[in-house]
Amino acid sequence: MYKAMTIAGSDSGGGAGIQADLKTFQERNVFGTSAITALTAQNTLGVQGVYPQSLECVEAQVDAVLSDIGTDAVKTGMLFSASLIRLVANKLDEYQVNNLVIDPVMIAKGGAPLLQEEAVVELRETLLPLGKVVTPNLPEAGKILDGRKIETIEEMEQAAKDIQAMGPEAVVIKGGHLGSEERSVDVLYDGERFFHYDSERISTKHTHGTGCTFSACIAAELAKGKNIPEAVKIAKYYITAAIRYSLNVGNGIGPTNHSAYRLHSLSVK
Ligand SMILES: Nc1ncnc2c1ncn2[C@@H]1O[C@H](COP(=O)(O)OP(=O)(O)O)[C@@H](O)[C@H]1O
Ligand SMILES: Cc1ncc(COP(=O)(O)O)c(N)n1
Repeated sequence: MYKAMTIAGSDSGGGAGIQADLKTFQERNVFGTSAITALTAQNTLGVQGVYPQSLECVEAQVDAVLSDIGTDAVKTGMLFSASLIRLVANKLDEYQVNNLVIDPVMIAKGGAPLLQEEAVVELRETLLPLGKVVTPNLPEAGKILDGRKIETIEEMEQAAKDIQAMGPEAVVIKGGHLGSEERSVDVLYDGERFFHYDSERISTKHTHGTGCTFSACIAAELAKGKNIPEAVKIAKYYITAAIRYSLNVGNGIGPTNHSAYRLHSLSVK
């Protein structure tokens, strides 16, 4: 059984964070483990509270999992503070994790901050160089690049190249926030080539947890031995199905449907 670990925040509403990651791991047939960096009181309407865990607590969870079960890949999500980023980077180094997917989570869809402003420098300098794949959305890529505006596919390509130069092996810039185009395009740069992953843009407000789900799927596929372009291709297919059949639960922005591709007999190659 291949294994994947998520180091991220808990979303009590079940659509994003650790909950989305573990559902994705299960659906992609890898054994999922977790270390929770912060609890959030959260639902489809927004984030009502953020409760970061102590460094000691997060370290104990990572040690418990990696000293016994081990893992074939790790994804990181909400890390909240510079000190948690430093701790996680040290642990990933200590256990020589090489299939690392970094989702540089910064702000929840409703606008609540999930990363402290001053931690962006730590993210850029300490964590990004360890990544196999980094998956920023447009605002996150802009923040990593000191406030740059990214509004076209060409600007996404340049941003991917510039973030890749900060040390990770590959970067996928996600295009979910790209204007009102008819397509939703993600751009991967692997240090040599660009790849475009194109899907129809689905008209729905229920997109809570899309980024978490996408990066967890990439981690699951890397854990199984897929290469980076293949893993991203599968993740794009998986998230598109999950958004197409997203769930109208709660009164706000509902979650994606992690079983969509299976329940609707779509196949992920
Ligand atoms: N309305 C949509 N229709 C189709 N795909 C979408 C839509 N919104 C987002 N996606 C896809 O979902 C994934 C996550 O993208 P994005 O929303 O940019 O990330 P985040 O959740 O981190 O803000 C990407 O693969 C993106 O192309
Ligand atoms: C605990 C936690 N982690 C991450 C997100 C981001 O969600 P999204 O994938 O929609 O950007 C979230 N809302 N809550």
